[in-house]
Amino acid sequence: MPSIRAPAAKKTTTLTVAVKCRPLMEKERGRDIVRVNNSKEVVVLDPDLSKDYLDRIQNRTKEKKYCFDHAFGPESTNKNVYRSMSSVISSVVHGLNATVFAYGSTGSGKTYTMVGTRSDPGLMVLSLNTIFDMIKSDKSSDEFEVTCSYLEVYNEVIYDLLEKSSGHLELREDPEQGIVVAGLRSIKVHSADRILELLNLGNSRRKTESTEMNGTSSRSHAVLEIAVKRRQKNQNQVMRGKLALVDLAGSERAAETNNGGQKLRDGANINRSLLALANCINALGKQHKKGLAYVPYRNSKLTRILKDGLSGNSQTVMVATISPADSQYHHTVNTLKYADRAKEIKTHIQKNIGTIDTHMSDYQRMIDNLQSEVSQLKTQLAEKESQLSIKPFERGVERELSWLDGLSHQISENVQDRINLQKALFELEETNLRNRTELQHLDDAIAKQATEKDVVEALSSRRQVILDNIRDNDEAGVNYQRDIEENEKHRCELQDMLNEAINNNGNKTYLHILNQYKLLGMGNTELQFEMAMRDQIIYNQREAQRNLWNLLMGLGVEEKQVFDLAAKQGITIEDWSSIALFPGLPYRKQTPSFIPANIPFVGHSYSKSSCTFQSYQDPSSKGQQWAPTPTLCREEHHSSYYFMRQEPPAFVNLRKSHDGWVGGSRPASRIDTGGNHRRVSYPQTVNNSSPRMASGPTFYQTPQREMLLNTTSPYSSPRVGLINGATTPSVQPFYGSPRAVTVRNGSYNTPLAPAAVSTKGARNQQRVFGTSPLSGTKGVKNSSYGQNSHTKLYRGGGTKGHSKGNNTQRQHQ
Ligand SMILES: Nc1ncnc2c1ncn2[C@@H]1O[C@H](COP(=O)(O)OP(=O)(O)OP(=O)(O)O)[C@@H](O)[C@H]1O
Repeated sequence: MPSIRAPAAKKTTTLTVAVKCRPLMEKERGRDIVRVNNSKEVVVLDPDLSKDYLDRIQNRTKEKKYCFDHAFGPESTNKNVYRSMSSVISSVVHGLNATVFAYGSTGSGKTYTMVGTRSDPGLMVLSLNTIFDMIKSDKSSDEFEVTCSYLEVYNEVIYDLLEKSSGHLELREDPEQGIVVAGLRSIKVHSADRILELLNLGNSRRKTESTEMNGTSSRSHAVLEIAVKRRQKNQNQVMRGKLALVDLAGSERAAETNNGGQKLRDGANINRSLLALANCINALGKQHKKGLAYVPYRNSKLTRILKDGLSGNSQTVMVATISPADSQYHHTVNTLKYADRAKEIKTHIQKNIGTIDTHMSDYQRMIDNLQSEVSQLKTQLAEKESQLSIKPFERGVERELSWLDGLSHQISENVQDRINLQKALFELEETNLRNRTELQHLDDAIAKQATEKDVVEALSSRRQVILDNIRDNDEAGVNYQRDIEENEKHRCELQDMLNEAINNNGNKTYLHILNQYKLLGMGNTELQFEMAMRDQIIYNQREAQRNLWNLLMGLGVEEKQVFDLAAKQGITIEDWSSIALFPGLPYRKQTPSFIPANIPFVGHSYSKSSCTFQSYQDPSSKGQQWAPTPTLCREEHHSSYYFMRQEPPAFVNLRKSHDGWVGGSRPASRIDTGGNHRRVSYPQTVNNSSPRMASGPTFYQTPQREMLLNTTSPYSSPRVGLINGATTPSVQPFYGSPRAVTVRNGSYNTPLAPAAVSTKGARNQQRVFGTSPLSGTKGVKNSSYGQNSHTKLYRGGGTKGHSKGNNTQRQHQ
């Protein structure tokens, strides 16, 4: 694939919002309450005729007035609407991305606007004609390639509208391309007519229903994507433009549509995803005022698909469709309210230009060929399968298999949902982290400018905005936590069903389940890979921080000076000694050459992510040496790691009390940093052995490699253990949290025992490969911690620790 390089300039632009009011239909028999003035202004009259002039001037009517980039009345054709956005469409041929989506309540005319009729072709058709006309009339020697895909999101499941019997498709995040739909068919086309053929084919497969509000109501959101690749031979360049044309399903009120059963459920799903879209529009709309408001893209597939169009690299047009009928007043005002907010949304456009690398383009050709071969083989396989007659005695098994297919689909959805929720939580934490940093700077600035009243006022109002943001985000975080708990509960139920199926059935079924595990494991491993990447970034930043420390110390700066100065500037300096040793973050150097002596053993940064550290005494080392041989685990819902050990260990449980560190058994009295030692004093409850942190994990030197190794395992499950340099992937079929990868690396070769970690207890699970690290714990004093208790050393949040579930966990306050 040609490598896309970022062009020099990015242009920030706002969403273009056009409103289109459809004609009043005969059957509506109502009053027309919408007026469009000057092609920009939309007035919605109060549907209550009894309100008089006095009411109006005293502002007692429900009349509303809005102004948009473009407004079209009932007499306007789709061509009129199209003209207002044709320049956006034509830019696709020059390597820019564009998105056009129609938004409005059911029956307001979205499909009419996007698809249209023979006599009044819609925006999809008109856009295609423009693109092909431009290609045809292009005088340069550039080569063009146009591909097209068409998908629908129905009940939160993505289907390929260009495939006869499309399976469920999943969304993937590609570092270069953003959100992509894995397995979506993309067809090369040479004329607008061919795309129209495909469009009609896709539309015939789209889910529609007749409802009280609309004879052919679309029950799904449809996205037609046209990709234009332009090879500029002279300049050895390739430009890639992309146009997404979206026809959303319409929001509806159950009472109005009179729907029941499946239609009612569809309606609820449609409303949910539209609400998610509305929430994104809200958040994005107020971002110019509120700075870093969190945008909940992950709440639905629709918003994830539209993410680029709403905030990324895309010129975007929203066509808000409304009905003029008085009965639709609330829907109309609601649509216009969101359209009004959408005017504030900013996107950042840039040309997608890449250089033609012959090597790469050869690979791309090969991939294309292979892909088309795979799709041919798939079709042949499907044909063969349908030709095979099913023997009567196999019918029962087939039924069972189809039940299991349903179950595995639910499992896959459950996993995907959890991944999304956890990612969303990450993003939320990150956003609030930045908000808190800004707050800190603002407080500092306010303190400095105390005498400048105007400045203080401005800063204070900004401060309030940030505080609001933090509160909103915290609330959203709580909701995500709740959703994750729900999801975990569902996971447990599915797990029970699956266990039962495994117990009751023969080989075939079992194999089938294993196959599903394989798929799930792949998805999970992918997520862990992403997380490892993220931690690698954190690691790099921390290493830079450490280098800076060394530099400062090398220059003879007193560390106290640095801390004092930082405190004055309102900068929180993370205790990097803890970075090096504990939070499980990667560290390549085992020998930091400097540890500020007065920094507490466990520092806390402003990150909310938590970290658990479990240390133990190696039985084979006869108490001489502490060899952590850490197992790196993720704790549920946090981007942190903790070290765990599978052997029955002598655990050290550390916690910070007011007067220092106390230990469950024997806390480290000396931490070996390989170089300078730092003494940490503990109360006398501690016995006299000197556990010593030896070398740390080397795993994170190459997190990518380790994770990739996981993916090669045929049943790469969430609980893959890699022993000693990741040469022996051990695998257990286990359906668990994506966060559960554990990697052993170090001096222990003890074979891993089967997992004995309960899968119950959503918030509390720390899935480890092997026996529970605390089972058979030796030498634990103060064992009120009990089974599964361990010390949590919070890297962040200060006193704002997260209390996590029922299992006893000691938290550093
Ligand atoms: N500009 C227009 N001119 C004439 N008829 C229109 C126009 N816009 C919409 N209609 C008619 O209104 C009805 C509803 O339109 P449409 O199906 O496009 O609504 P929708 O918003 O897509 O609804 P849903 O969300 O339920 O799919 C259709 O009968 C359509 O022909």
